[in-house]
Amino acid sequence: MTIKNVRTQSPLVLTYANFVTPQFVANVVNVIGGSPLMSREVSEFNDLCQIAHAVVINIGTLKANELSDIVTLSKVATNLDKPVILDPVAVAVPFRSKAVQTLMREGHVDIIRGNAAEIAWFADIDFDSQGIDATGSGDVIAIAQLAAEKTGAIIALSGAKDVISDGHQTAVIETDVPLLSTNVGTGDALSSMIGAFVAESLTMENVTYTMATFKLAGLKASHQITTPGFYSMQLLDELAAITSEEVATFMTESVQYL
Ligand SMILES: Nc1ncnc2c1ncn2[C@@H]1O[C@H](COP(=O)(O)OP(=O)(O)O)[C@@H](O)[C@H]1O
Ligand SMILES: Cc1ncsc1CCOP(=O)(O)O
Ligand SMILES: [Mg+2]
Repeated sequence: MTIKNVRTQSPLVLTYANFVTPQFVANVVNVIGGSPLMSREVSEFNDLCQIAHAVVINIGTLKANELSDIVTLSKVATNLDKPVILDPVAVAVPFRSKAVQTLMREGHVDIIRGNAAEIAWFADIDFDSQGIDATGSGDVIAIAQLAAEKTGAIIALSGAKDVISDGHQTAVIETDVPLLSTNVGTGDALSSMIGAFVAESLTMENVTYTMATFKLAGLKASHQITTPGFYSMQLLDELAAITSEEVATFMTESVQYL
């Protein structure tokens, strides 16, 4: 849905957050017009999924004894027809790989948003990474398409080139804003922001729209601020101020459909 609709409907995005970035993630969902809520308590997942419009699972600081909780969360959400977005932080690290394999096998995920290295893991393609960061290079379009085919999920690959693919259709946004990668948590925030935009309908178009909106806000912020600290604040302000018309124009100029 468009920003206008997000602002009128204020969808509730339930995030199983990591303990590093939840404040920034909540603020991004909030300024864009959604309603953020974080929980890691399995006994309230049923109640929370009833009122949530989308559920985001971030494995950034997952512990072994929480794995069954995220599987449960994905199943409860899916049974209630709420879209589930996975942020597979540093998924190539073995504990995380096994956790995500279990989640995909025993639970359900509709959308996967990650950087190129994280998405390459789902495609079974080697891509250099250092922890949370993608450090290598590769054919990100082929990686996103293959990851979508292998997982059946909509893939949102982020980076200098964003690629969104459901395995049939692919959209590319190539707008370089290096400052966007200077803050820890921008990826996490983007994953939860996707939740707000797919609340009404789980489509590749809505995922593409979110990626374009975030990129445009990042681009506008980079015209105002050139240092990382204040940049993250400016990004929040740009997200709060961005209009449907601006996003529509940016999408016409910058989104390429393959
Ligand atoms: N070099 C870059 N140029 C433009 N945008 C970027 C760049 N690196 C990251 N981004 C943007 O930053 C946001 C977070 O993506 P990314 O840094 O890939 O995620 P993560 O923080 O999970 O690694 C996305 O909107 C992505 O498009
Ligand atoms: C540093 C760190 N460690 C575990 S999760 C996390 C944050 C990852 O945030 P992002 O992937 O959005 O940069
Ligand atoms: Mg990340």
